[in-house]
Amino acid sequence: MSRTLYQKLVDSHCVLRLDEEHVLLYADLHIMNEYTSPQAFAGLRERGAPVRRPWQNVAVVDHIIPTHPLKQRVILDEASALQASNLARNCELHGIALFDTNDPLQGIEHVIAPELGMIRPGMVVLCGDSHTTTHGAFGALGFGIGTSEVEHVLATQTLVHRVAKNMRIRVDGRLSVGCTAKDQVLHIIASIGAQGARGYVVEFTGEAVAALSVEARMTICNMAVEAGARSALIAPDDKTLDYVSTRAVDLKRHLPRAVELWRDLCSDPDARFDAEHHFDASEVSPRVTWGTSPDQSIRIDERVPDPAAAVTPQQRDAAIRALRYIGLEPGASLQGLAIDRVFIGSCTNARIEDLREVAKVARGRKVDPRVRAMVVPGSGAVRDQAEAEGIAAELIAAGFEWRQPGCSMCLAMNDDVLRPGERCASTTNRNFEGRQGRAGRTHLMSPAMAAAAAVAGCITDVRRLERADER
Ligand SMILES: CC(C)[C@H](C(=O)O)[C@@H](O)C(=O)O
Ligand code: SF4
Repeated sequence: MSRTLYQKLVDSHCVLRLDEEHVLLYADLHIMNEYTSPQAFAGLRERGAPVRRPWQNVAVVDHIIPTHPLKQRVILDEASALQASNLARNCELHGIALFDTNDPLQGIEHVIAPELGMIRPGMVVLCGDSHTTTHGAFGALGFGIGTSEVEHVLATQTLVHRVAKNMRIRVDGRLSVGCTAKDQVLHIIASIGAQGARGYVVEFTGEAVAALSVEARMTICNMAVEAGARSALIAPDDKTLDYVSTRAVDLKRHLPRAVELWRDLCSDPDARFDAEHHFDASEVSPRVTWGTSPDQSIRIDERVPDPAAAVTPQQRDAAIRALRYIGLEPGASLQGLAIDRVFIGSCTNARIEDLREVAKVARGRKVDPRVRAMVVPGSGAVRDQAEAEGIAAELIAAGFEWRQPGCSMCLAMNDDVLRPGERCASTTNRNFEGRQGRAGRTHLMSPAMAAAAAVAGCITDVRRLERADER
């Protein structure tokens, strides 16, 4: 029978079919952070259970870590310091590899796992964090799990998985100049809605997806969860195999055989999907969110929608509330809207290609003096590479703060927070009330658009700057 890529991955990892809807799924890799693992380890300790396969687990401190530029980082907040020291103690106790606070390779979990070659096509990857969908960019099935599931995975290296439905999102055509994977995914989420992929594993296909770099594909899969998707997938191709082969150095002599197997990882041509959507990349423009949900975005040349035009009363009320919070009127233009802060970071957009885009815009320009702009690389390796390429120096010369890696103001669990009322151009993935600080106002956009906002002092169309460059 024809199968989708998702079904193939479930089949190849199914330890036991539990009932009509559930399978016990084997996990090739389990990633942990300091935030969602403490209770799981405590539960294990209470039961006197060991970690089943410590070598298939890895941990990193990322959510609560300070990002100030000092080389040695000390976590001052007591509760956060305790989370980090607990993680270190638990990893030591159970023999689990840890990227601790001052490890040169520390970074955001979803950034370091792929860059260190831990993610390979065909894997099942679990992590107590919703953006584990990122790893779908490699044809690996990534699921965010809850703390009780983290405990179950530690004890058994398996997960009770409720089998999801299959959705295919096909994107043909070509992205135009100034438009990126971030704009593409914001466009898709705006169209299908923040719950549009709820209950589904989404496979992205089509020539526009094939044309994306592996890092850009990570941006797409990362944000699939913002449309409610359980997981996301992109079938591996030559680009994926190149990226993984150069990083998964431990595979050594098994690599040729692995590559052969990876090539077969795709949906059968006549596989059945429960839902399908089709997009044309040439219709994508730079996008910015106007509200407090990732599906509330518009093209930069559009006007903020009128809640009165909403389809359902719930949508209307949500739009009214969102506009009140964000401080905008229906019909307003986002272009020219003054901002206080710029945040370039997160597992969505803090890899080297993202920083290159930022540098391209910032080069020869200055951050507007009214704006505080921070660049938080996704990992120590990204930071080092950006320094080696001269990007860091360019950004510093332009007036950006060049910081240490971590989640930072993506969710404001460290000192990097918006003050009440501050408006921020952000390359992150969530814009709900208070996400970047109490009463802070977040506008999600691409790295290039955020860089353009930094130099303009207001939300602007990056293509205008690019056109000015051409003159
Ligand atoms: C803290 C963590 C549980 C959370 C997630 O699951 O995604 C965070 O990473 C986020 O982005 O909101
Ligand atoms: S960078 Fe943001 S989205 Fe990614 S794991 Fe950290 S807090 Fe979550």
